[in-house]
Amino acid sequence: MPTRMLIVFNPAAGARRRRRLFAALDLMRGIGLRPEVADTERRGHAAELARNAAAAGVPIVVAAGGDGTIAEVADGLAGSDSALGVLPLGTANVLALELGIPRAPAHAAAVLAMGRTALLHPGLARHPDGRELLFVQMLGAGFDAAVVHNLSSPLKRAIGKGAYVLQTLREMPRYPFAPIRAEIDGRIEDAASVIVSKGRLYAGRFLLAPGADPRTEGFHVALFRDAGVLAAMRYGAALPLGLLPRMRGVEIRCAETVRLEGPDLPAQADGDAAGCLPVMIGPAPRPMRIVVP
Ligand SMILES: Nc1ncnc2c1ncn2[C@@H]1O[C@H](COP(=O)(O)OP(=O)(O)OP(=O)(O)O)[C@@H](O)[C@H]1O
Repeated sequence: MPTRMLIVFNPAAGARRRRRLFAALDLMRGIGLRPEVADTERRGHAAELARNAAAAGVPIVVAAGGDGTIAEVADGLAGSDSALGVLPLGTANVLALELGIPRAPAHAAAVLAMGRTALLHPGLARHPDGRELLFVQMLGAGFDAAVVHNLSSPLKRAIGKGAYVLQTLREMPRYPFAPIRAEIDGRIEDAASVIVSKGRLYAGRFLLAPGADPRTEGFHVALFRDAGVLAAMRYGAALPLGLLPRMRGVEIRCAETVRLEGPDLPAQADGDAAGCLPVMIGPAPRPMRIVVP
């Protein structure tokens, strides 16, 4: 059983999250673990806390939050020997669903206490100005990124996943649906929206890329060929039914590297705004270890 552990907790979503954190801590303390807890104070702080913990040799650093917090902690741990742990307290928790990490705090804590790890292969997005962004689940460009860019945090706190549905309906009439040029391992493709995915799932437990697995190298690239409000509505309706990967107008390609270009179009990574296109996507320099059931 590991002895040292830091839990990086994102308190931004309020009191309910902290209660869930306490439930996990109760279980850990009950079996003799004494994890330290550090609250994040701002966006980007989780990466700093994780980087310092890795430099101090803490063997497991836990992201207690959603996919955005996980991506930040993973970024802070990149290149170190510290393993990433996950306490799923977010809105969608896609990576936890992907890897079978339980949502119930006591169960997730038991997984962390066992300390079994697997290899995780994050992606790395590079902007032309040299900015780099690590992601663990997906990078989207186009319509879904516009939804993420314009989503209000208070609305997300108030109604959770419903905020994405509402924002999707708001974006439909105003999003320009300008074409995206995707260079997938050197081959050019055009699409209205693109999701470069490490995992099978999207927006919760919905199937996007059946063959993908964040524990393996490479990406699955979902190309949404059709532009416009009607197409966006068809894609939106197919997603919860699990029909998206097989639907007309959706194609999925395997890739090692992807370059996305488009006229000032937004990008999102692991559910948080990630600037605008162009962006170059490839593997992170080193895989990392993640605690799994
Ligand atoms: N103290 C803070 N105040 C404001 N924002 C923060 C703070 N700490 C972290 N954040 C930001 O909040 C963002 C979203 O948080 P997180 O991913 O944990 O939850 P979520 O978005 O509800 O979950 P999911 O990604 O699963 O939908 C993170 O990307 C992070 O940058």
